[in-house]
Amino acid sequence: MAVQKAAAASSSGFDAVVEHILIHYRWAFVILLLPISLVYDVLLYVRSWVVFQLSSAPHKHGSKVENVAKQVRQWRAEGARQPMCTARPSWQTMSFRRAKYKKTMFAVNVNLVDILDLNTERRTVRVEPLVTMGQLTATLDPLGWTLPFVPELDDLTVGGLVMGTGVETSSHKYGLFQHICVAYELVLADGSIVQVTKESDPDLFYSVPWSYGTLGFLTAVEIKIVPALRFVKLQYEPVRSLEEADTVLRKHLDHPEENEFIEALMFSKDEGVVMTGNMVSCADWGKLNEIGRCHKPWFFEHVRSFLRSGPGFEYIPLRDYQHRHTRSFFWEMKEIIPFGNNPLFRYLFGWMTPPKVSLLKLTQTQAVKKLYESNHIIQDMLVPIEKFKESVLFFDKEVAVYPLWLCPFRLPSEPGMLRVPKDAMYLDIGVYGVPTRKDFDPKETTRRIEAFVAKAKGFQMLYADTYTTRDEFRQMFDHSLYDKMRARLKCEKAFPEVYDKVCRKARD
Ligand SMILES: Cc1cc2nc3c(=O)[nH]c(=O)nc-3n(C[C@H](O)[C@H](O)[C@H](O)COP(=O)(O)OP(=O)(O)OC[C@H]3O[C@@H](n4cnc5c(N)ncnc54)[C@H](O)[C@@H]3O)c2cc1C
Ligand SMILES: NC(=O)C1=CN([C@@H]2O[C@H](COP(=O)(O)OP(=O)(O)OC[C@H]3O[C@@H](n4cnc5c(N)ncnc54)[C@H](OP(=O)(O)O)[C@@H]3O)[C@@H](O)[C@H]2O)C=CC1
Ligand SMILES: CC(C)=CCC[C@@H](C)[C@H]1CC[C@@]2(C)C3=C(CC[C@]12C)[C@@]1(C)CC[C@H](O)C(C)(C)[C@@H]1CC3
Repeated sequence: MAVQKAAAASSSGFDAVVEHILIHYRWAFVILLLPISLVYDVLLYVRSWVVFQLSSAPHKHGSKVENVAKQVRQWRAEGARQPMCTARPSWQTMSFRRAKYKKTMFAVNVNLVDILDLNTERRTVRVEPLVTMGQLTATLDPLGWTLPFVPELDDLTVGGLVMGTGVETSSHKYGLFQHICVAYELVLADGSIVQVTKESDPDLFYSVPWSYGTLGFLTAVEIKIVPALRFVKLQYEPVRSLEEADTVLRKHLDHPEENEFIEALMFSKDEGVVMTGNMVSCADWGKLNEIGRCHKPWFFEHVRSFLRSGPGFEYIPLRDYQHRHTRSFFWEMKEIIPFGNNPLFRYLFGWMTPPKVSLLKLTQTQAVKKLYESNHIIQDMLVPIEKFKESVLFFDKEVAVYPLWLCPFRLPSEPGMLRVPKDAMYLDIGVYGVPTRKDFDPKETTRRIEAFVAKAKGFQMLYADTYTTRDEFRQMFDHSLYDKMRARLKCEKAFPEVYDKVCRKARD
């Protein structure tokens, strides 16, 4: 609030009024966007349907990849003047900031949107990089298959999740998104097309994840699949102290095979709900909760209700579970449509929600951007599980934003950016919202959090802002294999370094 007032005071007259309207009545614009979003979704759906009916996707893949290679060769022929990046505009992506480099670099169109092949014998699905999570679950789940885990926002793309990273509530068993990928197809800086597996070229295979498109263009990915059952039986265990949260989480993590899904939300530093679940094929109808239905309460609010009602369990349709945080963008929607969880709104307009993130980004005004910059934090920090309590207390001292998202994941000791000496259990702590500590300063606070995470031998997810310096960044992420690959693949002129794509200065 204080920052909103300060922001308003700094502008004069008319600007201040417009700013006030845009900040306080953004919901009115967002509601206007809802039908537009719906039309956009329908068009995408019809396009996918036509492609599927014609069965033309796998057939055309080769020529589409050749077209990417042709653009790279053209870049070389023109003298390789600026580095290259994908032509996907920033407003279409899921990261919060807009990349400045998109305006200056040589843009390569990687327009690959199709699911290519489902191989149930090998238990893999081969997809192009712009395939989204929503598209994959819509295709696989009805066929009785699914990804080992599904990063929950519909519009996340396979390319972004491989080149960045992905984590979800089965990650304590399967690791990060890179760990469920078995093969990559890439177009390299010399215009060649390569198929890479752990066996064929381990150096390249392990350096692709977290490389943010700075080693080559991804054109296909083969991902593991697992059999899907119809429902998830989810247990909710309220905890009344940090100590108890730690004990309950560890109890479950000591037997990782017992639960397919483990997730926790902390609603304050002393109160939270731990959720554990497994896929099942039958549900007790009296206990079925179709949380994906548009009139249902936002998932995090539903979870909060178990603090009042005590432990419980229910059955949730698999796809509803996989996309449980989509409708409320975790809890970010309450900042966008404050009354979005009101039953009246849900029954009247819920069927049009959520608005498309890409449309929200496209129509985001300077005033809203300024507000998010000065009075909002969006960070995911990956810390060793042993640092759980210490980290929650640290975040509480610095920002006190709740709910906090807690998602444990297994981090195998493998070459690459996230090199750890031995296999370890980590925890993703997601902090999304308005800081309630008075001395919050976006840069200084984030820098303190980054230093804390680095000291804890943790990692920062890079879709949000990083304020680390180049040296700090290189200390957090092991660049030895990456540097070797950049030299081998002659990337120096072709692509910037990861740091130059993700650092705060590279983004508007
Ligand atoms: C066998 C098969 C093969 C196919 N092959 C291809 C192919 O090769 N290439 C291709 O492009 N298409 C293919 N399709 C078509 C493709 O599955 C769909 O057209 C496309 O996935 C539509 O996805 P959607 O998520 O937008 O649609 P919908 O399922 O209609 O969903 C609409 C929106 O609501 C979200 N949503 C749905 N349910 C929930 C829920 N419970 N909770 C939260 N959000 C939810 C969705 O994620 C999506 O954003 C194939 C389909 C089948 C059956
Ligand atoms: N549950 C989870 O795990 C969640 C994860 N996220 C994060 O969101 C991001 C994904 O968002 P999304 O919109 O899908 O991806 P983006 O378009 O934001 O892409 C992320 C990076 O990957 C690069 N990239 C993407 N596709 C290709 C390709 N085909 N070839 C080469 N480079 C490519 C992009 O390069 P370029 O800049 O050149 O376009 C960019 O640097 C990830 O960073 C992920 O960590 C967000 C929410 C939830
Ligand atoms: C690893 C995990 C689970 C990450 C979850 C991250 C989400 C909370 C992020 C991803 C995309 C994200 C940054 C986004 C936003 C909020 C936080 C999101 C949903 C919003 C909707 C906030 C409002 C903004 O005006 C704008 C619309 C630009 C963004 C879009 C992306």
